[in-house]
Amino acid sequence: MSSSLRIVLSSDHAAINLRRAVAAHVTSRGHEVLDIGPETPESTHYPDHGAAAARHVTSGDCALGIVLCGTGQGIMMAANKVAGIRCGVCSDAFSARMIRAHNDANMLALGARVIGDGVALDIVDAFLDTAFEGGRHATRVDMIMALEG
Ligand SMILES: O=C(CO)[C@H](O)[C@H](O)COP(=O)(O)O
Repeated sequence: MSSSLRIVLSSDHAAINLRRAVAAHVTSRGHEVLDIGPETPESTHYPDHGAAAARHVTSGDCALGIVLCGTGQGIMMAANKVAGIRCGVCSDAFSARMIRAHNDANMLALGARVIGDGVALDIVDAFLDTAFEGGRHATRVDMIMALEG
């Protein structure tokens, strides 16, 4: 994916600084960022933020989403509860390429207490620069989505 995309970002309190770094990076790459916060560091609840970002993707308002919390795990779980979302947590660029190429992930989750900013931005680049390969992988992605009932 190299054309300009509209990408929704959200986080909980644990990942506000990394979310801002990701927003600046994604914008610098020519994409449009919809950053839905939160803006202040008070303790908050990642399920709300993961679901809100996911709904911007499933509505078609945004092509992709990036969500962040302390580990990335909780906000990934919340995003994946929204029908139509395929969100993976990545702590390395290879996994970020693979969730796009093989799993057609439409959201990426990052853990601000797990990885540093430099690794996170490499992961974001891998996610944004990789296209779904289709073929045998499309069969399997269809099987995942069929599990939603
Ligand atoms: O990583 C997370 C969820 O997976 C959260 O960011 C984490 O649980 C928040 O913890 P605390 O309220 O202690 O800051």
